[in-house]
Amino acid sequence: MKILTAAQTHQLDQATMQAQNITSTELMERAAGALAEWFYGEFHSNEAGEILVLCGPGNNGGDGLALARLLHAAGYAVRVALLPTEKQSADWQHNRQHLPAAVPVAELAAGALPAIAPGALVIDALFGTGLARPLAGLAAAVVAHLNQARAHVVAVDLPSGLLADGPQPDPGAPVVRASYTLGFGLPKLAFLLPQNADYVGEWHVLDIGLDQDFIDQAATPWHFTQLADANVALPRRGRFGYKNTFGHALLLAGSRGKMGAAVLSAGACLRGGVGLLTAHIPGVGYDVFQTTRPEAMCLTDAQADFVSELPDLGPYQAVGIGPGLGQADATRAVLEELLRTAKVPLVIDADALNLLGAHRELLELLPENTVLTPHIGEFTRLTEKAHDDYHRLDLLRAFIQKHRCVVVLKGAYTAVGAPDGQVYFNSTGNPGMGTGGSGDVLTGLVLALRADQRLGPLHATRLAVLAHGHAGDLAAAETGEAGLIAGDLVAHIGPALQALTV
Ligand SMILES: NC(=O)C1=CN([C@@H]2O[C@H](COP(=O)(O)OP(=O)(O)OC[C@H]3O[C@@H](n4cnc5c(N)ncnc54)[C@H](OP(=O)(O)O)[C@@H]3O)[C@@H](O)[C@H]2O)[C@@H](O)CC1
Ligand SMILES: Nc1ncnc2c1ncn2[C@@H]1O[C@H](COP(=O)(O)OP(=O)(O)O)[C@@H](O)[C@H]1O
Ligand SMILES: [K+]
Repeated sequence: MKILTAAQTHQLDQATMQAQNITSTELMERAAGALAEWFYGEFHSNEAGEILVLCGPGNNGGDGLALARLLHAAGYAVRVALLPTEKQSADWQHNRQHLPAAVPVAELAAGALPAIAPGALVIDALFGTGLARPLAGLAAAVVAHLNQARAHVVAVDLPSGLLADGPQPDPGAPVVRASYTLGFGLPKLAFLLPQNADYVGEWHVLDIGLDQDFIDQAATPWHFTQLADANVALPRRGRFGYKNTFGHALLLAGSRGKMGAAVLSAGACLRGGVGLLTAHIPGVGYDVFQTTRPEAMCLTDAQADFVSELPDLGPYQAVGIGPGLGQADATRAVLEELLRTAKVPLVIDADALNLLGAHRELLELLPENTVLTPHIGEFTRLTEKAHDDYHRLDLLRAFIQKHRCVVVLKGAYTAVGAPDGQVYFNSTGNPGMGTGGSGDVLTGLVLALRADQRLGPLHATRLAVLAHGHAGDLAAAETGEAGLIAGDLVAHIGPALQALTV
């Protein structure tokens, strides 16, 4: 699924009207109908109380007026408050005229803003994608008043005051803090960034039949990967496939006190469908590794406590390095030798990333299509401190294009960046995955899919990230988010991949 800018969204509306031969009023009616349907499912008219609909002067306000009419007709108690302005959009005027007289309408006025009880339901239809400048004056006062009220706010299209696709020009200007945001057709970049979480709340995208041809042709670097995405499915195994068909992976992981990382990562690699797995680990980990992962082969390093040797890479189709590795100087030398000699796909995580960050000259050695899996802290060590989430995305795109690699920037809505500069946000996963070892599991899973000769680098990585998050969602359904531990992710990789198999 693509993510478009506010400007492209306006073009998409126009293209939809043209392609389907409908008026903007009809499109707005569709939008309002979709909003109303969501309301019927979420809030029963007997329990919703009186709903206050705050309407701005443009089409966002037009949506609010149309929604007020539909909710009133469905038996909800509704009142409307209008932001006074000199001009209103044509569809706003149409929907103002068609609002039944039985719906109370007031004009917002400074010093006499409507009382909003704590817990009341308020629809924010002040501004959407047409926001042209930071909120000031009465509009800013209304938003500040709303934010103080501790109401349940449902934002239409965007929380008012928030830009769809870029940082706020005036960070001091108020933005509605919504409980829910209901967008149309496609997710917005703003929905996916941590800095906007308090404004956007829980978001949903409502289908209003926007023109697919326009979407297919629109140029954008931003994408959103969902479970149904055919581009990231796992191909079914051929009837005559055998272990060599699915690749032999090598995992360099573990150090004294961090052997669990190697065990978790190896477990994920095995559950990820690798044909054969060999782990190269420090001597201290031999017993625990062989006992907990009997399916994997095990090479032990000459050093007891950390990895200091690179084994012969001859037998392997992919190599992963990093989980629990430590940052000994001898380990840095192993990483450097790996980067200089490897002829197969590489997956680099955790301390191997920290070593790259501490020795930036090694970045020049990264083979094309190497997969790096940093969380934000590790990414900062590889690049620089971002001043906000949008800047971090700029840094991500610069990094992937410069180094021609795939970067998995981990977090909620993990961003997978490809060497051509395209970025794919992930839809699966939950905060229960914020638990030690979750990232080690992802490394093992990416490694398994990079060893699978049937998948290209981007396909393998996006699939691994999608399946990892889905495993987290399946696990959390059993354990709850707080109770989820990384081993539960390993246990659910099988069903997660099965759900993604075509
Ligand atoms: N087109 C369609 O058919 C569909 C569109 N849809 C809906 O349309 C929405 C976009 O509508 P839109 O383009 O009219 O923009 P909108 O967000 O209402 O704001 C524009 C108004 O606000 C004003 N204004 C801006 N900034 C301001 C500020 N800081 N402070 C004060 N005023 C400010 C601006 O005035 P101006 O800048 O001209 O002075 C103008 O009057 C979209 O989010 C979705 O909800 C859906 O129905 C699907 C079908
Ligand atoms: N709120 C969240 N929503 C979705 N996924 C999350 C969330 N928090 C963490 N994760 C996922 O959990 C993993 C955590 O990885 P990482 O920070 O490297 O953990 P560790 O170093 O403990 O293994 C990442 O894949 C990340 O995307
Ligand atoms: K809004």
